[in-house]
Amino acid sequence: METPEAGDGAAVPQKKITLVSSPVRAIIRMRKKIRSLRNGCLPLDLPSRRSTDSPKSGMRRQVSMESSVFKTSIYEKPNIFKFDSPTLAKATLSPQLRKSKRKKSRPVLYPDNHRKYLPVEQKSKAMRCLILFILIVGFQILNAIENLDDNVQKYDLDGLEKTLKREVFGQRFAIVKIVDIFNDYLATHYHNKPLVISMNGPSGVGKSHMGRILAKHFRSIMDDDFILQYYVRYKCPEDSIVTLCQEDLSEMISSMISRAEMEEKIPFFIFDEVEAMPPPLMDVLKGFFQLNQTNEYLNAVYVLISNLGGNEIIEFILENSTNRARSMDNDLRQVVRSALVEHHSIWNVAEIVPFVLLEKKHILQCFLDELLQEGFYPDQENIQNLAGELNYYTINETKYSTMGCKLVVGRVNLLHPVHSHMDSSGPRGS
Ligand SMILES: Nc1ncnc2c1ncn2[C@@H]1O[C@H](COP(=O)(O)OP(=O)(O)OP(=O)(O)O)[C@@H](O)[C@H]1O
Repeated sequence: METPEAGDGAAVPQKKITLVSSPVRAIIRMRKKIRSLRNGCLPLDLPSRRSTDSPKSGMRRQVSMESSVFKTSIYEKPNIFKFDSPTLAKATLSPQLRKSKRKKSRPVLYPDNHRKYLPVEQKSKAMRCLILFILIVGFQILNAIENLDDNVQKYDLDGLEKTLKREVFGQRFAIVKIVDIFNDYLATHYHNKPLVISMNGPSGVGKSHMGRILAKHFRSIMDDDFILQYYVRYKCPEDSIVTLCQEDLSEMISSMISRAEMEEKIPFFIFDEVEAMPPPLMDVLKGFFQLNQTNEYLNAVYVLISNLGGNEIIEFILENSTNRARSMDNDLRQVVRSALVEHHSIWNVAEIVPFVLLEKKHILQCFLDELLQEGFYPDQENIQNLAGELNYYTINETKYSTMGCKLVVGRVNLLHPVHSHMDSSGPRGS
């Protein structure tokens, strides 16, 4: 039999129960009366409770009673049948409990003309616009980064770095610094200042050597027209008229910058032997390094090579030979800058790249390289002998060459048969 709880709140099942149970109820009522008459007990009537109860709860109580009567009559056979007389507390509490129970399980009834599910959330148009805007901005950022990469890629700075690491010995910090500077500057064609790099160091440590590699590299990428190598002692010797040198230099730089601007290129000016540059010529350069110029003058790279500051570098390295911390590089740069600024204010705007003393192991590399270039057999003993003939500063068993690799070319040249004949005591090549 279906209990009222099962269909609680639903109208249809209630109706069914009422129809099915009315004859049964009549039978049960009759049987109850007969029994009570037989036993002499009257069923407890609670008119007051019935009147307060809702018809539904009354019906439910009756059905439960009927089922218990059925059970009792079929399975148990009590001698005396008695209804439980409900206590007052039970009588007052039970309807409340039932009500709360019913409340919990009561389903929500929607009117027929309404949907029985939550309305689908409408996506706001503003949100869509915001997402679109974010996508556009993100795309533009990616595009800009890609453009920067494209700019740098055309200068093949990775290739340049590899070449420098292969051909310039013992100058790791200088190589990394120079490539970093180029990477930053060459990423875009529009600048707010020209790039000025100053390569300083003692004699024979590879400054001019690096300058030549840079010139060769950028010539291979750009037109020869946009690379100027200016050797001060050659272009403006001591006995020349400085004003003419000034005009000449100014004209060379200006015309190259104008041509480069038309082709959207960045011109490179490499000045070697700057220590020999007369101050009026330096003033001309200083004029080009200014920030308050038209745009094309801001798109240019100047490399100044000199042995100015070389003595300060030697001193610094010999004093700090055991300290190889990266911070030493910054300290050394500061030392060199203060020495250079005393010489001319042109170095105030320059990126300083110090070249350090070469150790004996680098001198051995220079000899090996030079012997191979000149077609000699690279005999290790011979190389050791050649390197042993040079002078070194010795600090804590580390030997620093006093003249770098400057004398290497000359020594290897002596190995050629012509020289061997002339000087039979010198080292012999194969
Ligand atoms: N670090 C180095 N690695 C490879 N070769 C080097 C290095 N330093 C010097 N050399 C060799 O020695 C020669 C002379 O060096 P370089 O002209 O570069 O010296 P420098 O530092 O410019 O000295 P200076 O200030 O006296 O001109 C170079 O042609 C090169 O063959």
